[in-house]
Amino acid sequence: MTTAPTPTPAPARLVVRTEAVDASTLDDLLGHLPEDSPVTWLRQGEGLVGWGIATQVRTSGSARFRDADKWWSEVTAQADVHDAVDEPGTGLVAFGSFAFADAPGDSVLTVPSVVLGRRGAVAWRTTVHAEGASPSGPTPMTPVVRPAGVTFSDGALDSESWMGVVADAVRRIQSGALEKVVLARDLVATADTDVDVRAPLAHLASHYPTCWTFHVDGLFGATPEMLLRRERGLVTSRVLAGTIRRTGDDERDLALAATLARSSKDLEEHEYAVRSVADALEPHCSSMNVPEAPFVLHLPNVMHLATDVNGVVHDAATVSSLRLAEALHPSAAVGGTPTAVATELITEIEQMDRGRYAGPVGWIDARGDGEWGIALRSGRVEGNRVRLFAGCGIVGDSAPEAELAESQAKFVPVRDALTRA
Ligand SMILES: C=C(O[C@H]1C=CC=C(C(=O)O)[C@@H]1O)C(=O)O
Repeated sequence: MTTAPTPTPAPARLVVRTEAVDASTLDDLLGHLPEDSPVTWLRQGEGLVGWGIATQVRTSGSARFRDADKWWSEVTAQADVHDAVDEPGTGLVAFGSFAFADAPGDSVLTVPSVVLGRRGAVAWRTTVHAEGASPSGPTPMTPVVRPAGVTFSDGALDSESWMGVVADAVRRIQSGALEKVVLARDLVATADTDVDVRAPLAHLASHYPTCWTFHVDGLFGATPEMLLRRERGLVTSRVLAGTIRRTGDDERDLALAATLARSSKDLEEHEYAVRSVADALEPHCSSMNVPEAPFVLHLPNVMHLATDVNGVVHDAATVSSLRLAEALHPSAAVGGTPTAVATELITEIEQMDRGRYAGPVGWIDARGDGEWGIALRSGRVEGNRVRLFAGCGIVGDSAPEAELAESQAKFVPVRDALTRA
């Protein structure tokens, strides 16, 4: 079933002003974030935070990327932009979060009223308002409230049932129906009062500095996987697939990293993911570099096989980073191989609405450049409830118990962010 796309409203003409600010005043970008519709995209203290809504579009169905991209072209074409900094992320930017599947689920692209950004020694503040309206005044800062009384319960399936689904997938892979499928599960966290997302964001940004800490319209997390970054004609994608849990003992973890780098199950899973990204980028690139062997990416909770694919794009003038994200989505790291068979199987057996989990999340500027991560290891805030998501790549020799343990390790970042200071 596909849902009819929501008609996109005619965008208002926006007045946009970016001014340089002293970078030392923006050491802690999150510390400046009020509670009013916050958005974030942060890594190692740099990136963007924003708040308020200058304009926004919601799209759905199979045309969700195309409709949002068309809307963005209209918004940028009409805008009156005064940009005194002229760096990626300055001037007019929108933050987006897109549904994993054509249906169900909605997607969003939002232009905040205020954006603060930092990139090395350069920092800026952008304000956006509709022509004819006056710029909004300072937004009051309220103290960040940590979630209290958080309890966790099963989401769509309990552990036993989910392992049954994994076993089913393994049988189908062994019968030759497909090569790999990524199966996800959810947990539900319930707090005493509405969750102030700034608290888990601060935890994620400080504990997972090499990941991208994101929040757009209720979906937040720290993702290690960059679907694509496009900047000044160059595109990069960080592909992850193949995972091992960390033990906390550095010597043992190093030995485990070596095991991961030699594991034929994980190398096979990784190869599918790299191939799917390289195949999708190829038509857009005049040259590409796809390393032959992955490296091991160390995160506090898990280690992954990782490959950085780079390319020179030849169609940046006509194809935006959002349309590139559409071309790459869903990669084998969140869908499977072959893509169509795997996504059908997910719909058939996963028994969970992924919503915007595992979809592209990030930002786009007026040139169409931007950064789009994959919304992994994330949570969706709805009042005092948060749905946590994590998924695992299943291949022919995957063991359900091991996949369950892997999914539990992948819940750790958001789980801790909700329960620890
Ligand atoms: C689907 C997720 O992870 C993917 C990304 C990296 C490694 C993966 C794996 O080894 O299974 C998954 O394909 C998730 O974290 O929710």
